[in-house]
Amino acid sequence: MAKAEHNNVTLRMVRDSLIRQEDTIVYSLIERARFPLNPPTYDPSYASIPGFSGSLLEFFVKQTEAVQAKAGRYDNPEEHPFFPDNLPPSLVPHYKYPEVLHPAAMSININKLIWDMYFNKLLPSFVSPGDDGNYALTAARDLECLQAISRRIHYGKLVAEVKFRDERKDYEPAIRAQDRFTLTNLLTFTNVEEEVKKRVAKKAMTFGQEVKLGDDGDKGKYKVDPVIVSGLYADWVIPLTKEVEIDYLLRRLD
Ligand SMILES: C=C(O[C@@H]1C=C(C(=O)O)C=C[C@H]1O)C(=O)O
Repeated sequence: MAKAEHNNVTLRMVRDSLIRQEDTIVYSLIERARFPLNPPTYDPSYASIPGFSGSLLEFFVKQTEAVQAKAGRYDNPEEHPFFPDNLPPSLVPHYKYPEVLHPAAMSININKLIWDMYFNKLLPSFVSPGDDGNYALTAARDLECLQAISRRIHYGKLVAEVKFRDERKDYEPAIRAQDRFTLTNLLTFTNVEEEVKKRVAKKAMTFGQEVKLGDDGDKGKYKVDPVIVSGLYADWVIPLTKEVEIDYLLRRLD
C-alpha cells in the first residue's frame, strides 16, 4: 500500500491495495495450474521424512514458514502464518511498521478456514487431474496461492479500522451491542463487491490468455477459468474478508 502515516490511511488507499493484490492472486493461480493435481504431494504416506509426520505439502509449508519467520516475515502485521505455533523468533532487526490496527488484531488468524477452502474446494476446481512428479514445485505453488489469498482476506482488519475511524458514531453502538448483523450492513458495499468480481474475471482473461504472434490466438482459452476466479472471490475471498472485518470490529473497543 502507498506509504502513509498511520493516521491518514484512506479507504481508497486500502482498496487500491486490494486491487493490486488481485494480480498476485490471479498470477499465483495461473502458476499453480501449470501442474496437475499431483496427489502424492498431499499424501502423508508418500514419503517418510525423518523427524516429521505429515504430507510433503505440510512439511514444505512448515519448513518455509520457519525460515520466513526467522527472516522477519511475520513481523509484518499483514502476514499470517498457517502454522503459527512454535514458529522461531525473527533473527533480523525489527522494522517499525506503522501502528494502525488495534492490538486485538494480533489474535485474528483464520488461515485454518482458508487452508480447508483451498484444498477441499478451490484446488480440485482449477487444476487438471494427473501426476507429473513435480511435487516440491506443486507445494511451492500451493503455498504462494495460500499466502496471497490469506494476505488479501486478513487485509479486512485494515479495511475495518479505516471504516471505523471514518464512521465511529455508527460503528460504536453496533460494536457495544456485539451486533454482527448491523456491522455487516454497515461495512458491506455491494457495488464494490460486484466490481471486484467482474475485475478479477477480466484479469484472469487478460493474464491467462494464450498469446500468439499471429491473430489466431485461442480465443476463449485461458490458463485458469475466469468463472472459477470470480467464483473464488464471490464464495470465499469476499465473505471471509468481511468475516475478518467483523471479527476485528467486535474487538475494536476492547
Ligand atoms: C473490502 C471491503 O469491504 C467489503 C468487502 C469487499 C471485498 O472483499 O471485496 C468489498 C466491499 C465490502 O462489501 C471494502 O469496502 O472495500
